[in-house]
Amino acid sequence: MNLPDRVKIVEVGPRDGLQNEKETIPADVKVELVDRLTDAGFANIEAASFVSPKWVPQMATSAEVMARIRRKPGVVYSALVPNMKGFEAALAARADEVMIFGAASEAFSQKNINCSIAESIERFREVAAAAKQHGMRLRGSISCAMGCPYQGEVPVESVADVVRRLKALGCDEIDIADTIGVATPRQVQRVMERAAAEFPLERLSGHFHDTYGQALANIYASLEVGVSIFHSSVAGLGGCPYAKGATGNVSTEDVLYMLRGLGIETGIDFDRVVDAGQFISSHLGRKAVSRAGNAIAAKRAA
Ligand SMILES: CC(C)(COP(=O)([O-])OP(=O)([O-])OC[C@H]1O[C@@H](n2cnc3c(N)ncnc32)[C@H](O)[C@@H]1OP(=O)([O-])[O-])[C@@H](O)C(=O)NCCC(=O)NCCSC(=O)C[C@@](C)(O)CC(=O)[O-]
Repeated sequence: MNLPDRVKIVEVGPRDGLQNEKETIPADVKVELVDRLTDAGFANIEAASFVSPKWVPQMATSAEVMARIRRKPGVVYSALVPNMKGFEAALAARADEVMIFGAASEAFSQKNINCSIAESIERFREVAAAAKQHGMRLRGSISCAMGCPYQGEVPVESVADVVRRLKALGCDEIDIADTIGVATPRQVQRVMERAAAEFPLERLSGHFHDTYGQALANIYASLEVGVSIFHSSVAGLGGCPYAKGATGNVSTEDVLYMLRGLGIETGIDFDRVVDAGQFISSHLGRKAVSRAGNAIAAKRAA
């Protein structure tokens, strides 16, 4: 089977990864993390989230972080926005891309953004129009595309329906997210193929959490059907505040190690990502949740 020659990795650690941390992480540390990831060669870094600080307090420093990061021309620095208030903040912070985030599960939509799927699409309509007007990239994320912590199974047609609605809003890219990391490879292929019937495959991405240890297998399964954009989190940071028990995103170090072995180009410096993973893990006072990252660190120490 032919796999893509090149893959885009969207590094989501500074946003998806850190948003769930209980202790407030100083802006200095967040800025240094983003700068290290920029130096490692990522073309797209999710750096901020302009949501209600009452709902997700860890992201309250997003404007400061965006103001202080060292931007490299050509790199897309993304910000999550749930509504126009978030959009205005992202615009002021000079985000290159805004990310609207819906769900394929009604129950999760209510818990995460306090409205139904249909209501969320209505809120996003205004955000999408504003993003286009300001020449910003627009990304749409679909949480719980393969299982929901409240509803359980999620029909593939619910995913297809949200893909259609986000496409109609003009999304440049659509993320298919396994928020709670329950999916397995064949299921992933079915969902990706169904989504690709609604939206160009080359602009669909896979966003996998690793709760059940399936994320790398799910990425490989996605590569087999031609997906070439993946999200991952340095040091395996993360977990969703509205998906209790879900672990972080698949670790970037593990994904890069696998892709390198497969001969798939990413343009990213693996060693610098390992350094960034060790940096943030030492700040958080725990080991990275990355087999490859920790293996390289142990080898270096020896
Ligand atoms: C959507 C809302 C705001 C609705 O929350 P709400 O309470 O229904 O909204 P509201 O309009 O009634 O506003 C309530 C208060 O929040 C303020 N507010 C309102 N909007 C903003 C804003 N943008 N920025 C700052 N403040 C805001 C607003 O001004 C008001 O302040 P108050 O008058 O009480 O002082 C809320 O539910 C929220 O912020 N949710 C955030 C949820 C979140 O961030 N979840 C995690 C990210 S999703 C994720 O991680 C999954 C993903 C994408 O990675 C993919 C995957 O793995 O699934």
